[in-house]
Amino acid sequence: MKIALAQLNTIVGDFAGNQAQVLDAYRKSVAAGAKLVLTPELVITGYPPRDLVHRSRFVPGNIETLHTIAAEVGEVPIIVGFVDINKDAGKHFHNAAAVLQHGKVAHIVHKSLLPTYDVFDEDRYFEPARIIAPVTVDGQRLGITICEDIWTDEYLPRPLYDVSPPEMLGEQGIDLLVNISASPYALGKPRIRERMLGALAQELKVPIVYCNAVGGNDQLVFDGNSLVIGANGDVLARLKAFETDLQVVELGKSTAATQAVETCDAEELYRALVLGTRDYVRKCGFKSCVLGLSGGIDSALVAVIAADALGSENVLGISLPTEFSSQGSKDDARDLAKHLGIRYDTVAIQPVFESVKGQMRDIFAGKPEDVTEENMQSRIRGLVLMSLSNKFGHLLLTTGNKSEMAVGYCTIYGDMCGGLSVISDLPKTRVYEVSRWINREREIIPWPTIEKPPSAELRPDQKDQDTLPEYDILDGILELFVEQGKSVGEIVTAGYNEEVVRWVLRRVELNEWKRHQAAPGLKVTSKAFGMGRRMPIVQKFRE
Ligand SMILES: Nc1ncnc2c1ncn2[C@@H]1O[C@H](COP(=O)(O)OP(=O)(O)OC[C@H]2O[C@@H]([n+]3cccc(C(=O)O)c3)[C@H](O)[C@@H]2O)[C@@H](O)[C@H]1O
Ligand SMILES: Nc1ncnc2c1ncn2[C@@H]1O[C@H](COP(=O)(O)OP(=O)(O)OP(=O)(O)O)[C@@H](O)[C@H]1O
Ligand SMILES: NC(=O)CC[C@H](N)C(=O)O
Repeated sequence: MKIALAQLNTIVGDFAGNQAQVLDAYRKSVAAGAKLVLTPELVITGYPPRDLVHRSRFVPGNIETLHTIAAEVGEVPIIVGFVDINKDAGKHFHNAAAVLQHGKVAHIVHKSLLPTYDVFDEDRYFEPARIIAPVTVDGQRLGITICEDIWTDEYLPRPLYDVSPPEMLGEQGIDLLVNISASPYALGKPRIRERMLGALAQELKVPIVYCNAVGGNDQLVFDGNSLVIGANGDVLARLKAFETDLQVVELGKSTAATQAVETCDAEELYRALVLGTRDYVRKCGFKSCVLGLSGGIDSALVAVIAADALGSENVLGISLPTEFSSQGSKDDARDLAKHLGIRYDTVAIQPVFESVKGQMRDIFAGKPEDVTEENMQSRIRGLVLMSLSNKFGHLLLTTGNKSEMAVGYCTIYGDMCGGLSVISDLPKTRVYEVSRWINREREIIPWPTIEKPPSAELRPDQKDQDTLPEYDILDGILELFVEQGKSVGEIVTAGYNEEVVRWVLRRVELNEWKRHQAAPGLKVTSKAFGMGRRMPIVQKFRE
């Protein structure tokens, strides 16, 4: 049996655009001889639609779109994700999959397991399936599942179910397990999915066809990597990572296992960030972006990602030096722009800085210069960069990394200005790793940018490590605390100094308010700040 997997990049709420993508993929699949076509979870609405489902015309509009697509479907069935209305007690909607065939909706299946943790909030909107049963399509018994339905407890911290949806379907007898997904990227997740689906196919002794979404939607980046798994657990086909793709795969005994393309962490992270940046900027209706180039590593990495995502002609890098900017940093910023072929300009902000300090001299009388004046420089940069955004319609990219966002080593309304926080889920040690990977064949990021000690250059001889622990220590503690949810005691037992651990955790807690005001950032780890980590700002819990 030939099955088509349409790994599509939808836009949330763009029913007409999403419908066009589905129908285009359907026609190509039929022309290629497919006997069944799969599309991702909630392909009609885009994922996640969030509170849009409560807009009165949203769910009816998605159902009208479903019927418009169905009218175009002939003999070859297609499985399409949509939001169904729940006519019984409970939440108003179901996260659903429809089998469309012969111009009609032939079957509807509802999602059973509704992820409500981290970035997922499905229990807020959807009622779980009441019936879990195979559907017969062209004589084949299909077990149709939706994303979370196939996730097993080995990979998820949630209570054990006696029998999982795939097991329930398996017990009733199926020829094929189908899963339509919108599974967002985190480092290492593509490999986790492969292992999980391989084990599930072996357990159920049926092939699995897994069709994932691709593309960025706000904080989330869907990585694609759709899979066809044989009943023996072998991977029979892999769709592209971080790109739209359409493959027609023959499910049969003769199909050989395929080898995974080896990618290192740095490459995987880089590709996720490029896709997330491109989709955020373009789906918001922008063509170009602007960012401040300090000669430091964070802005350098963001500039490389932006140039790759949008084309170098659509990136404007601005040097904004003050008296504290070293010649080396200014040279590095200029060299980076030259290597990337992006547009580059300089706005000297020293006169503005002096003017503001001059105007405030009387009010500040008797007060020594301190962090106030450091932040003033950062805020003047924010003013200039947002002015360029306003005048030319460039989206401002902000450049803070996860380590500094965690401990608040950044200026609110200063370097935190911007529409998208490109690397806010990338710890500083990963910023170095990805930057070195970028330079693997030739110097793109000037080597001094990578090799010099990090500095905000907001006062004479300032270094990040005057204020912060060494980055490998800071990032080690942050990973245990933020990503793995460990306690002070557990982090100390893992080998970190208690005083440093307490300082870091306190800074993370104290800076919750700052992150609440930060631009949305692209999630690339298992736990990012933002929609998937909801902490109170005002709180007195102390370990
Ligand atoms: N709970 C709360 N809710 C609302 N507001 C709260 C607050 N707690 C403090 N605040 C406010 O926050 C203000 C302090 O925050 P903010 O003005 O940001 O300043 P602050 O966090 O004190 O200082 C920023 C630090 O980041 C460093 N920096 C700046 C720029 C770039 C980089 C870099 O390396 O990338 C580093 C800079 O050298 C300095 O050490 C206070 O004046 C207070 O008004
Ligand atoms: N001299 C400058 N010219 C242009 N932009 C600057 C300058 N200094 C800082 N910025 C902007 O503010 C951001 C924060 O910079 P800062 O140097 O204070 O810290 P950082 O986190 O070490 O970043 P980077 O590694 O890019 O220097 C920079 O990434 C850059 O976008
Ligand atoms: N859309 C979903 O159900 C996603 C949940 C799932 N565990 C994933 O991340 O792949």
